[in-house]
Amino acid sequence: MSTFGTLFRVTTFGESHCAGVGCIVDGVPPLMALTEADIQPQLSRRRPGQSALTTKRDEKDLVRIMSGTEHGVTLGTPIGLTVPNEDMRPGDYGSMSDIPRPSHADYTYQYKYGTKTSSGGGRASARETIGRVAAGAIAEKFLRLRYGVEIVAWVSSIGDIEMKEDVVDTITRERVDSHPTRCPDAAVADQMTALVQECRNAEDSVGGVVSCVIRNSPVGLGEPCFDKLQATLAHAMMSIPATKGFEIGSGFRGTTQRGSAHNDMFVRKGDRLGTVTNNSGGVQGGISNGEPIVLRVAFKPPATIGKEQATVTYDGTSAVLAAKGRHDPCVVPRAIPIVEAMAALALAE
Ligand SMILES: C=C(O[C@@H]1CC(C(=O)O)=C[C@@H](OP(=O)(O)O)[C@H]1O)C(=O)O
Repeated sequence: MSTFGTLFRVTTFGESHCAGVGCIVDGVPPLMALTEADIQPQLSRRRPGQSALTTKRDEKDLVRIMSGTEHGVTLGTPIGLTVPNEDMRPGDYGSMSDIPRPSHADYTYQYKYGTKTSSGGGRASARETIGRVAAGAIAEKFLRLRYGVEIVAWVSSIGDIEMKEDVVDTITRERVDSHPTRCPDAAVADQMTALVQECRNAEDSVGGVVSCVIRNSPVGLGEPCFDKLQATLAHAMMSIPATKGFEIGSGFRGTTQRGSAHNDMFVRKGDRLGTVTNNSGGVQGGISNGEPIVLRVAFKPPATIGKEQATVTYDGTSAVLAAKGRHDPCVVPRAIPIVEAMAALALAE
Protein backbone atom coordinates (compact mmCIF):
# COMPACT_ATOMS: atom_id res chain seq x y z
CA MET A 1 0.00 0.00 0.00
CA SER A 2 1.12 3.57 -0.61
CA THR A 3 -0.96 5.52 1.90
CA PHE A 4 0.07 7.51 5.00
CA GLY A 5 -2.43 8.85 7.52
CA THR A 6 -6.10 8.36 8.27
CA LEU A 7 -7.68 11.76 9.00
CA PHE A 8 -5.24 13.64 6.77
CA ARG A 9 -4.36 11.01 4.22
CA VAL A 10 -1.93 10.93 1.31
CA THR A 11 -1.65 8.20 -1.30
CA THR A 12 1.33 8.56 -3.63
CA PHE A 13 1.59 6.96 -7.08
CA GLY A 14 4.04 6.64 -9.93
CA GLU A 15 7.35 5.04 -10.82
CA SER A 16 10.58 6.79 -11.74
CA HIS A 17 10.24 6.12 -15.49
CA CYS A 18 6.43 6.07 -16.07
CA ALA A 19 4.42 9.01 -17.45
CA GLY A 20 4.32 10.85 -14.16
CA VAL A 21 4.16 10.76 -10.37
CA GLY A 22 1.86 12.39 -7.86
CA CYS A 23 -0.61 11.91 -5.04
CA ILE A 24 -4.17 12.08 -3.83
CA VAL A 25 -4.64 14.04 -0.61
CA ASP A 26 -7.80 13.46 1.39
CA GLY A 27 -8.91 15.24 4.56
CA VAL A 28 -7.95 18.78 3.57
CA PRO A 29 -10.55 21.13 5.07
CA PRO A 30 -12.73 23.09 2.63
CA LEU A 31 -12.38 26.83 1.99
CA MET A 32 -8.58 27.02 2.29
CA ALA A 33 -6.88 29.11 -0.41
CA LEU A 34 -4.69 26.72 -2.43
CA THR A 35 -2.98 26.96 -5.82
CA GLU A 36 0.09 25.41 -7.42
CA ALA A 37 2.08 28.40 -6.11
CA ASP A 38 1.64 27.03 -2.55
CA ILE A 39 3.15 23.67 -3.54
CA GLN A 40 5.78 24.45 -6.18
CA PRO A 41 8.46 26.07 -3.95
CA GLN A 42 8.98 22.87 -1.91
CA LEU A 43 8.99 20.72 -5.08
CA SER A 44 11.63 23.01 -6.57
CA ARG A 45 13.78 22.62 -3.44
CA ARG A 46 13.50 18.83 -3.88
CA ARG A 47 13.96 18.55 -7.65
CA PRO A 48 16.96 16.76 -9.15
CA GLY A 49 19.56 18.65 -11.13
CA GLN A 50 19.40 21.73 -8.89
CA SER A 51 23.11 21.84 -7.98
CA ALA A 52 26.46 20.17 -8.66
CA LEU A 53 25.84 17.99 -5.57
CA THR A 54 22.74 16.22 -6.90
CA THR A 55 21.80 13.70 -9.60
CA LYS A 56 22.10 15.20 -13.08
CA ARG A 57 18.66 13.93 -14.11
CA ASP A 58 17.06 17.20 -15.11
CA GLU A 59 13.38 17.42 -14.19
CA LYS A 60 11.37 20.63 -13.86
CA ASP A 61 8.90 18.94 -11.52
CA LEU A 62 6.10 21.40 -12.25
CA VAL A 63 2.98 20.39 -10.31
CA ARG A 64 -0.59 20.51 -11.59
CA ILE A 65 -3.66 20.42 -9.35
CA MET A 66 -6.13 18.05 -11.03
CA SER A 67 -9.01 18.15 -8.54
CA GLY A 68 -10.24 19.26 -5.14
CA THR A 69 -10.03 23.04 -5.67
CA GLU A 70 -12.07 25.62 -7.54
CA HIS A 71 -11.13 29.27 -8.09
CA GLY A 72 -8.04 28.71 -5.93
CA VAL A 73 -9.96 27.43 -2.90
CA THR A 74 -10.23 23.87 -1.54
CA LEU A 75 -13.57 22.08 -1.84
CA GLY A 76 -13.02 19.54 0.97
CA THR A 77 -12.83 16.80 -1.69
CA PRO A 78 -9.76 14.69 -2.64
CA ILE A 79 -6.98 16.82 -4.10
CA GLY A 80 -5.18 15.16 -7.02
CA LEU A 81 -1.68 16.39 -7.87
CA THR A 82 0.51 15.29 -10.79
CA VAL A 83 4.08 15.93 -11.96
CA PRO A 84 5.29 14.53 -15.32
CA ASN A 85 8.46 12.42 -15.69
CA GLU A 86 10.39 13.95 -18.59
CA ASP A 87 14.12 13.18 -18.45
CA MET A 88 14.27 9.38 -18.27
CA ARG A 89 17.14 7.27 -19.65
CA PRO A 90 16.00 3.63 -19.54
CA GLY A 91 19.13 2.61 -21.51
CA ASP A 92 21.26 3.22 -18.42
CA TYR A 93 19.68 0.17 -16.78
CA GLY A 94 20.54 -2.45 -19.43
CA SER A 95 23.73 -3.61 -17.73
CA MET A 96 21.96 -3.93 -14.37
CA SER A 97 19.04 -6.08 -15.54
CA ASP A 98 20.55 -9.37 -14.28
CA ILE A 99 22.30 -8.05 -11.18
CA PRO A 100 20.38 -6.68 -8.17
CA ARG A 101 22.10 -3.54 -6.91
CA PRO A 102 23.60 -4.31 -3.47
CA SER A 103 21.58 -2.61 -0.70
CA HIS A 104 19.01 -1.26 -3.21
CA ALA A 105 15.36 -2.35 -3.41
CA ASP A 106 15.97 -4.42 -6.59
CA TYR A 107 16.20 -7.84 -4.93
CA THR A 108 13.44 -7.45 -2.33
CA TYR A 109 10.99 -5.98 -4.88
CA GLN A 110 11.71 -8.79 -7.34
CA TYR A 111 11.35 -11.43 -4.61
CA LYS A 112 8.12 -9.98 -3.16
CA TYR A 113 6.27 -9.15 -6.41
CA GLY A 114 7.92 -11.50 -8.90
CA THR A 115 8.43 -8.48 -11.15
CA LYS A 116 9.82 -4.97 -11.05
CA THR A 117 10.24 -1.97 -13.32
CA SER A 118 12.84 -2.66 -16.01
CA SER A 119 14.43 0.77 -15.62
CA GLY A 120 14.70 3.46 -12.95
CA GLY A 121 14.20 2.97 -9.25
CA GLY A 122 10.45 2.31 -9.69
CA ARG A 123 8.54 3.00 -6.48
CA ALA A 124 11.85 2.92 -4.55
CA SER A 125 13.13 5.90 -6.55
CA ALA A 126 13.40 9.30 -4.92
CA ARG A 127 10.81 10.37 -7.50
CA GLU A 128 8.14 8.80 -5.30
CA THR A 129 8.87 11.53 -2.73
CA ILE A 130 7.36 14.15 -5.07
CA GLY A 131 3.89 13.06 -3.92
CA ARG A 132 4.93 13.38 -0.28
CA VAL A 133 6.43 16.82 -0.75
CA ALA A 134 3.37 18.07 -2.65
CA ALA A 135 0.97 16.72 0.01
CA GLY A 136 3.24 18.01 2.78
CA ALA A 137 3.08 21.54 1.35
CA ILE A 138 -0.71 21.42 1.70
CA ALA A 139 -0.50 20.03 5.25
CA GLU A 140 2.04 22.70 6.11
CA LYS A 141 -0.19 25.50 4.83
CA PHE A 142 -3.10 24.16 6.89
CA LEU A 143 -0.91 23.95 10.04
CA ARG A 144 0.54 27.42 9.46
CA LEU A 145 -2.84 29.10 8.92
CA ARG A 146 -4.57 27.28 11.78
CA TYR A 147 -1.82 27.22 14.43
CA GLY A 148 1.16 29.27 13.20
CA VAL A 149 3.28 26.09 12.94
CA GLU A 150 6.77 26.55 11.40
CA ILE A 151 8.83 23.60 10.17
CA VAL A 152 12.50 23.93 9.21
CA ALA A 153 14.93 21.10 8.41
CA TRP A 154 18.66 21.37 7.72
CA VAL A 155 21.66 19.15 7.07
CA SER A 156 23.54 18.65 10.34
CA SER A 157 26.11 16.13 9.16
CA ILE A 158 27.50 14.47 6.03
CA GLY A 159 29.83 11.52 6.58
CA ASP A 160 31.89 12.39 9.66
CA ILE A 161 31.61 16.17 9.13
CA GLU A 162 29.20 17.52 11.71
CA MET A 163 27.77 20.97 12.39
CA LYS A 164 28.00 21.87 16.09
CA GLU A 165 26.04 25.16 16.31
CA ASP A 166 22.62 24.94 18.01
CA VAL A 167 20.20 26.60 15.59
CA VAL A 168 16.90 25.14 16.83
CA ASP A 169 15.46 28.51 17.92
CA THR A 170 16.76 30.63 15.06
CA ILE A 171 17.04 28.54 11.90
CA THR A 172 15.12 29.72 8.83
CA ARG A 173 14.66 28.16 5.38
CA GLU A 174 16.46 31.16 3.87
CA ARG A 175 19.55 30.38 5.94
CA VAL A 176 19.32 26.66 5.13
CA ASP A 177 19.13 27.46 1.40
CA SER A 178 22.10 29.84 1.53
CA HIS A 179 24.43 26.89 0.73
CA PRO A 180 23.80 24.04 -1.78
CA THR A 181 24.51 21.41 0.90
CA ARG A 182 21.70 22.93 3.02
CA CYS A 183 23.99 22.96 6.05
CA PRO A 184 23.58 26.45 7.56
CA ASP A 185 27.17 26.71 8.87
CA ALA A 186 29.05 27.98 5.79
CA ALA A 187 32.51 26.76 6.87
CA VAL A 188 31.23 23.27 7.71
CA ALA A 189 29.13 23.28 4.53
CA ASP A 190 32.24 23.89 2.40
CA GLN A 191 33.92 20.84 3.95
CA MET A 192 30.77 18.82 3.24
CA THR A 193 30.78 19.95 -0.40
CA ALA A 194 34.38 18.80 -0.78
CA LEU A 195 33.49 15.40 0.74
CA VAL A 196 30.46 14.88 -1.55
CA GLN A 197 32.52 15.84 -4.60
CA GLU A 198 35.32 13.51 -3.52
CA CYS A 199 32.77 10.67 -3.26
CA ARG A 200 31.26 11.53 -6.64
CA ASN A 201 34.71 11.55 -8.29
CA ALA A 202 35.45 8.15 -6.71
CA GLU A 203 32.08 6.81 -8.09
CA ASP A 204 31.06 6.32 -4.47
CA SER A 205 28.42 7.79 -2.14
CA VAL A 206 28.07 9.10 1.42
CA GLY A 207 25.30 9.41 4.04
CA GLY A 208 24.25 12.14 6.43
CA VAL A 209 21.84 13.40 9.07
CA VAL A 210 18.92 15.80 8.62
CA SER A 211 17.75 17.71 11.71
CA CYS A 212 14.29 19.25 11.88
CA VAL A 213 12.45 21.60 14.23
CA ILE A 214 8.70 22.10 14.41
CA ARG A 215 7.91 25.39 16.18
CA ASN A 216 4.53 26.53 17.56
CA SER A 217 3.07 23.04 17.63
CA PRO A 218 -0.20 23.02 19.56
CA VAL A 219 0.00 21.30 22.97
CA GLY A 220 -1.77 17.93 23.16
CA LEU A 221 -1.07 16.28 19.77
CA GLY A 222 -0.52 12.51 19.93
CA GLU A 223 -2.36 9.58 21.46
CA PRO A 224 -1.20 8.05 24.75
CA CYS A 225 -0.36 4.48 23.69
CA PHE A 226 0.34 3.23 20.17
CA ASP A 227 -0.02 6.49 18.27
CA LYS A 228 2.32 8.55 20.42
CA LEU A 229 3.41 11.64 18.52
CA GLN A 230 7.01 10.39 18.34
CA ALA A 231 5.72 7.06 16.95
CA THR A 232 3.78 8.82 14.18
CA LEU A 233 6.80 11.02 13.45
CA ALA A 234 9.11 7.98 13.41
CA HIS A 235 6.71 6.17 11.05
CA ALA A 236 6.62 9.22 8.79
CA MET A 237 10.39 9.73 8.74
CA MET A 238 11.42 6.08 8.49
CA SER A 239 9.17 5.71 5.42
CA ILE A 240 11.44 8.09 3.47
CA PRO A 241 13.73 6.16 1.10
CA ALA A 242 17.30 5.54 2.40
CA THR A 243 16.52 6.27 6.08
CA LYS A 244 18.28 4.20 8.73
CA GLY A 245 17.67 6.03 11.99
CA PHE A 246 15.31 8.37 13.86
CA GLU A 247 15.87 10.32 17.07
CA ILE A 248 13.71 12.77 18.99
CA GLY A 249 15.05 15.22 21.59
CA SER A 250 18.17 13.92 23.28
CA GLY A 251 17.83 10.67 21.29
CA PHE A 252 20.58 8.11 21.67
CA ARG A 253 22.95 10.66 23.23
CA GLY A 254 20.51 11.07 26.16
CA THR A 255 21.25 7.53 27.29
CA THR A 256 24.60 8.71 28.67
CA GLN A 257 23.02 11.21 31.07
CA ARG A 258 21.59 10.81 34.60
CA GLY A 259 17.89 11.56 35.06
CA SER A 260 18.80 14.55 37.22
CA ALA A 261 20.67 16.08 34.27
CA HIS A 262 18.26 14.91 31.57
CA ASN A 263 14.96 16.05 33.14
CA ASP A 264 13.47 19.23 31.64
CA MET A 265 12.52 21.50 34.56
CA PHE A 266 9.14 23.20 34.28
CA VAL A 267 8.68 26.98 34.32
CA ARG A 268 5.63 29.11 33.68
CA LYS A 269 5.51 30.30 30.03
CA GLY A 270 2.47 32.55 29.53
CA ASP A 271 -0.70 30.52 29.98
CA ARG A 272 1.05 27.13 29.98
CA LEU A 273 3.97 25.37 31.62
CA GLY A 274 7.12 25.27 29.53
CA THR A 275 10.51 23.71 30.13
CA VAL A 276 13.97 25.23 30.66
CA THR A 277 15.77 22.58 28.61
CA ASN A 278 14.25 20.46 25.82
CA ASN A 279 15.76 16.97 26.09
CA SER A 280 12.20 15.70 25.57
CA GLY A 281 12.25 17.20 22.08
CA GLY A 282 8.79 18.73 22.57
CA VAL A 283 7.04 15.42 23.29
CA GLN A 284 6.31 13.98 26.76
CA GLY A 285 4.20 10.87 27.29
CA GLY A 286 3.75 10.73 23.53
CA ILE A 287 1.94 14.10 23.56
CA SER A 288 3.28 17.46 22.34
CA ASN A 289 4.06 19.80 25.25
CA GLY A 290 4.32 23.09 23.32
CA GLU A 291 8.13 23.22 23.21
CA PRO A 292 9.83 22.96 19.80
CA ILE A 293 9.64 19.39 18.44
CA VAL A 294 13.21 18.48 17.52
CA LEU A 295 14.09 15.36 15.55
CA ARG A 296 16.91 13.88 13.51
CA VAL A 297 16.83 11.42 10.63
CA ALA A 298 19.82 9.32 9.45
CA PHE A 299 20.20 8.68 5.70
CA LYS A 300 22.54 5.93 4.47
CA PRO A 301 24.94 6.38 1.53
CA PRO A 302 22.89 5.86 -1.68
CA ALA A 303 23.13 2.27 -2.90
CA THR A 304 23.65 2.97 -6.61
CA ILE A 305 27.34 3.67 -7.16
CA GLY A 306 29.57 3.50 -10.23
CA LYS A 307 32.43 1.87 -8.34
CA GLU A 308 32.88 -1.84 -9.11
CA GLN A 309 31.27 -4.16 -6.56
CA ALA A 310 31.75 -7.94 -6.41
CA THR A 311 28.27 -9.42 -6.01
CA VAL A 312 26.01 -12.05 -7.66
CA THR A 313 23.29 -12.10 -10.34
CA TYR A 314 19.63 -12.89 -9.48
CA ASP A 315 20.43 -16.59 -10.02
CA GLY A 316 23.47 -16.48 -7.74
CA THR A 317 26.31 -16.41 -10.31
CA SER A 318 29.32 -14.27 -9.37
CA ALA A 319 29.29 -10.90 -11.08
CA VAL A 320 30.86 -7.46 -10.92
CA LEU A 321 28.53 -4.47 -10.95
CA ALA A 322 29.55 -0.93 -11.84
CA ALA A 323 26.17 0.80 -11.86
CA LYS A 324 25.38 3.27 -14.63
CA GLY A 325 22.94 6.16 -14.58
CA ARG A 326 22.55 9.51 -12.88
CA HIS A 327 22.38 9.19 -9.12
CA ASP A 328 22.87 11.36 -6.06
CA PRO A 329 26.25 10.86 -4.37
CA CYS A 330 24.52 12.03 -1.15
CA VAL A 331 20.77 12.44 -0.65
CA VAL A 332 20.59 14.76 2.36
CA PRO A 333 20.63 18.17 0.57
CA ARG A 334 17.49 17.13 -1.37
CA ALA A 335 15.97 15.33 1.63
CA ILE A 336 15.31 18.63 3.44
CA PRO A 337 11.86 19.37 1.92
CA ILE A 338 10.98 15.65 2.19
CA VAL A 339 11.62 15.62 5.97
CA GLU A 340 9.67 18.89 6.31
CA ALA A 341 6.79 17.37 4.32
CA MET A 342 6.66 14.20 6.42
CA ALA A 343 6.76 16.31 9.63
CA ALA A 344 3.76 18.31 8.35
CA LEU A 345 1.86 15.17 7.32
CA ALA A 346 2.48 13.54 10.73
CA LEU A 347 1.29 16.64 12.60
CA ALA A 348 -1.73 17.18 10.37
CA GLU A 349 -2.69 13.55 10.94
C1 LIG B 1 15.05 11.64 -10.47
C2 LIG B 1 15.13 11.67 -9.16
O1 LIG B 1 16.01 10.92 -8.45
C3 LIG B 1 16.38 9.68 -8.95
C4 LIG B 1 16.53 8.73 -7.83
C5 LIG B 1 17.03 7.44 -8.31
C6 LIG B 1 16.88 6.25 -7.47
O2 LIG B 1 17.16 5.16 -7.93
O3 LIG B 1 16.44 6.39 -6.32
C7 LIG B 1 17.64 7.29 -9.50
C8 LIG B 1 17.76 8.38 -10.45
O4 LIG B 1 16.73 8.36 -11.38
P1 LIG B 1 16.46 7.17 -12.38
O5 LIG B 1 15.29 6.43 -11.78
O6 LIG B 1 16.16 7.81 -13.67
O7 LIG B 1 17.66 6.31 -12.44
C9 LIG B 1 17.68 9.70 -9.69
O8 LIG B 1 17.86 10.76 -10.55
C10 LIG B 1 14.23 12.49 -8.37
O9 LIG B 1 14.34 12.44 -7.13
O10 LIG B 1 13.41 13.22 -8.93
